[in-house]
Amino acid sequence: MALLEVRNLVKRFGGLVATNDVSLTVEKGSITGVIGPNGAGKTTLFALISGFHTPTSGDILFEGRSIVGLKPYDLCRLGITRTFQVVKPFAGKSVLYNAMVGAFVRTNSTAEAERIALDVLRLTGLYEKRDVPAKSLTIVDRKRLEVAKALATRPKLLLLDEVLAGLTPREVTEAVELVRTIRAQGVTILMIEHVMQAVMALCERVHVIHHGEKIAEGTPAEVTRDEKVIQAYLGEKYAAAGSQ
Ligand SMILES: Nc1ncnc2c1ncn2[C@@H]1O[C@H](COP(=O)(O)OP(=O)(O)OP(=O)(O)O)[C@@H](O)[C@H]1O
Repeated sequence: MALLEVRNLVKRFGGLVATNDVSLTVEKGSITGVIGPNGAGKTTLFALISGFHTPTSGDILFEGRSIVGLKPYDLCRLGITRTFQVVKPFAGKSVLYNAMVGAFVRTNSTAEAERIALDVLRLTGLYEKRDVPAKSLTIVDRKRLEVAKALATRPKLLLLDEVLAGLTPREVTEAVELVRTIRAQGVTILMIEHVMQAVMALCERVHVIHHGEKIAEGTPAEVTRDEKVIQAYLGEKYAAAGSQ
């Protein structure tokens, strides 16, 4: 049984169909990618899986059970946690405090929350900065904190929404290693990503979304050879990269 199964998912906002009959599965222990042009509907798909939006129709199964209608907090407790593209920490609070907020999903004990938070700060390379206010972190450290907060909820399925955007090539390499380490700890990962080098390095399977629809699925090598994907997304990306 797949850890996550999305079946014929549709989400309309008024007349706009943001998600149009999308089906996909995510196997336990895998790293799965979601790619596609800006506005394709990737973040909406994450918002549906994580309970921030309710689907217009279709079903979402987690560990074989429908989760449609459950709220983000309940889904977090079940083991589904997402990061946000635009990171919004409690800016004046310390890095440790921010990470502890996630841990309180699992425990009422402050000492236990602190233990979990310190654990994830070590993993994400933020331990030395635990007492610094979140607002004084660099972009890459804010992204790390977003991942740390999510990990502190002890997810089974972690949804990463463009965590590599805005990072330098060296930071991307470090982040790729971090994603591998997280998976090695038994966390299944579904990631929206535009940095194709990271998608190629990390993902076993990739789903390609365009105008709300899934237009292709396969290994990174397969989808990057797919004519529909090149036309809808990669052509535009490579053309942009070539013109820089
Ligand atoms: N709450 C909303 N109300 C109305 N329209 C929305 C809402 N959320 C998203 N949309 C629309 O749905 C479409 C898909 O948006 P979405 O943010 O999911 O795309 P995306 O693939 O994540 O894009 P990006 O890569 O730029 O983040 C867009 O046309 C967007 O304007």
